[in-house]
Amino acid sequence: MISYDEAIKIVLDTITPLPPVDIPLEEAVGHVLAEPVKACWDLPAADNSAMDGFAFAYTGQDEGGTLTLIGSAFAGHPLDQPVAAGEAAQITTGAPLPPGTDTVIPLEEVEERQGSITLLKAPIQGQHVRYRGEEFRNGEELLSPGTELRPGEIALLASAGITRVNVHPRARVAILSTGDELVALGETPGPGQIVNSNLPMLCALLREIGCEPLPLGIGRDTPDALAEVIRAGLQADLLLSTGGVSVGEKDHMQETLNRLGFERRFWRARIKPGKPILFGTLQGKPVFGLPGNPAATGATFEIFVRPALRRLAGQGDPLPPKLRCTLAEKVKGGHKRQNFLWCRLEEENGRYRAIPSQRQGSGQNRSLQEACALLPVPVESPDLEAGSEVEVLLLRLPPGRTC
Ligand SMILES: Nc1nc2c(c(=O)[nH]1)N[C@H]1C(S)=C(S)[C@@H](COP(=O)(O)OP(=O)(O)OC[C@H]3O[C@@H](n4cnc5c(N)ncnc54)[C@H](O)[C@@H]3O)O[C@H]1N2
Ligand code: MOO
Repeated sequence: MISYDEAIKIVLDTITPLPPVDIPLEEAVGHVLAEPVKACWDLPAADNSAMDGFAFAYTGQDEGGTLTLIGSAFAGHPLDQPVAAGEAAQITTGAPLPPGTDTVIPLEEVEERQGSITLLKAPIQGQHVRYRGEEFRNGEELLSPGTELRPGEIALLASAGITRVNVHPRARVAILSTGDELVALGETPGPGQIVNSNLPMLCALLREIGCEPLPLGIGRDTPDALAEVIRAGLQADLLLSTGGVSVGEKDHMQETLNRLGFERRFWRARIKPGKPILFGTLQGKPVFGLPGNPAATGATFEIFVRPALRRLAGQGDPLPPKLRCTLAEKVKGGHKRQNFLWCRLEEENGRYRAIPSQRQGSGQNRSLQEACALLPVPVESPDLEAGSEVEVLLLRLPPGRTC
């Protein structure tokens, strides 16, 4: 059985970013650029004022000097009239400097009286001026491929006249829930039945990262029924299934995929939870067979599927970020599989404490409750002592701390 490190390497080596699409800038938040973006003009387009005040030509004026007011330059309403030495124009923040001026004195540093101003402080030449092109020049590369567009980047591109961007789309993900015992959310389970809780969990996980879930419904435990639903899933960019990947008599996922031409890359990894995970491609599309136990579905999504989706979306470093924190309780080592323990995170004096969930059972949804991190415990690791420093895989911020 392969290790997690070997398995995730296979996943990331198999998957390449989705072909780029051209989308409106306003819809691009969270997407990753597929090509460089260049400015369509200089910004600022002209020298302009950084303050509300008065613009004038610096000729060595000192405190107490006076200037005659000859007009006003407002943002959006420039003053075209030249300003001669000894004169000044009223100016507002963002208004272009009128011809002949090079310096601005703020309102608070003058006394205005009967069409002239007296300087209450000696100015410095060029003060409070924002120069043409000081933020960027026409044609300058502003962002390079691989950059994730966040609100700040969107604002930058908007200011540079960019209306559309070429980005990698976020994946559309087909979800197949397998199991004769499953009923859809909203139905009351009969004897031996349970609600398909993995589907809403996966939809929520996908929406959290901007991917589109395409639920395929519940595939019953026969190869024919499963094959039909799997075919429908090939319209998506990636196919996820839950359940039916272990060794039980009704575990038909792998056999059904094989019939359809599945190229298996691996089955089973030395991890807990999630050991029976299956990964490969079908007609070039990545397929993950996630184990059906809810905490195994959740964990394998976090450690395999999320990185795969980030790679499809063009993210350069698709693995979960690591956070150093203090372990709140002793954790036993010596396992044959690499354990991934669900943890809560609590902030204490600017540092996080990782508190392993009391329930780690793979069959329990409650293992995931309030979990924000997974603590990897390597194969045959010694016990991890309470108070020691550990590195967790950060999944999300604690509840109530999400911005
Ligand atoms: N003899 C062995 N049995 C099992 C092994 C093994 O190595 N040898 N591995 C165990 C491990 S580890 C896991 S994990 C599970 C995974 O099995 P499957 O992926 O085949 O999943 P199922 O058997 O279909 O279901 C397991 C469990 O999860 C519940 N389930 C399934 N789908 C959903 C869903 N959509 N929503 C909520 N709960 C779901 C299902 O009812 C079962 O209780 O196999 C072990 N067995
Ligand atoms: O992988 Mo299983 O999740 O250990 O129950």
